[in-house]
Amino acid sequence: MSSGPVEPAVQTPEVTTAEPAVQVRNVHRVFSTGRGTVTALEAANLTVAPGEFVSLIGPSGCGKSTLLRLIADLDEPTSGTIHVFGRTARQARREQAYGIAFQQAGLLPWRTVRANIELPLQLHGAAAATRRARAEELLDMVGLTEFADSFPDQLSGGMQQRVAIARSLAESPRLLLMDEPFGALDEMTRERMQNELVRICAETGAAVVFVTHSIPEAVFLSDRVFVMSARPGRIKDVLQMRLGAAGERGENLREEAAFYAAITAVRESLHGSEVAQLRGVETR
Ligand SMILES: Nc1ncnc2c1ncn2[C@@H]1O[C@H](COP(=O)(O)OP(=O)(O)OP(=O)(O)O)[C@@H](O)[C@H]1O
Repeated sequence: MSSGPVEPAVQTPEVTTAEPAVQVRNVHRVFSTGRGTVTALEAANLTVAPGEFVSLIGPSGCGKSTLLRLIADLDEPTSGTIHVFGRTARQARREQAYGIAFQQAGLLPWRTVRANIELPLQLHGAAAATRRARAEELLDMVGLTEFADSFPDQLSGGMQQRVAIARSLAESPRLLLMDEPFGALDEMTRERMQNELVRICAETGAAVVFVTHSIPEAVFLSDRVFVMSARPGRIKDVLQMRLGAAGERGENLREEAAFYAAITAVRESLHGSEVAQLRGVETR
């Protein structure tokens, strides 16, 4: 594992033929409030390669959701540019270049599980048979085939979250934007969902930008972890996880020394000298 410096404000073009899944360049977001202004993001730079899994982690209010919302074109930067597969964030949203899953599953309670999963395809005019076939595939992928005709309130929180993930994958996006999708789940369900997400990513090759408060979650899922600092929100560190390809990352990883070492690295980056000092005290 290596901890790199914050990506420079102006990045040199990458030597790659594939367009980055996400490219955020020197993005600032300043909100005006009744009591003045809040700089939610300062000089954010982030490049996500196709198929790469990137987590954003940092203290409450450091701008994680703001950054995700900007990428999703649910908000606009005060300055700086954002591209998704080479398109502006606006074009990418129009072209539905990504799937979104946020903390609240956001399912429609009056539609069955199957109908919820089919919704994006229906909205874009896919034929009934095509929708049905895709929904079957996704239900199988998230292990909910036997609940296809249930309604969301008949499912547990974890199952609802799996439906939301299946829905976000309905149009086979090459990019998933996820804001604490497992935040409301109990620890066991959460770990199971993480295992499933890793498997799904390996199967579909989707790139992911994932917001979380959980260090082990970020470490388990990610190729790189972006550590943010509060006030004003900045990306202060980019940590490369080297814990194997998504397809090879299984339950056993959680017991491995490399996993704990990566957790410590992220902790130290998050807490800075405070933890380093504490560790110093402990060892003396
Ligand atoms: N619409 C808004 N108007 C004013 N201030 C806002 C708005 N949205 C976010 N902020 C402020 O911007 C900062 C970053 O908020 P954001 O929700 O991105 O943080 P976060 O890192 O996702 O926090 P959390 O981990 O608690 O979800 C906060 O200080 C927040 O109060």
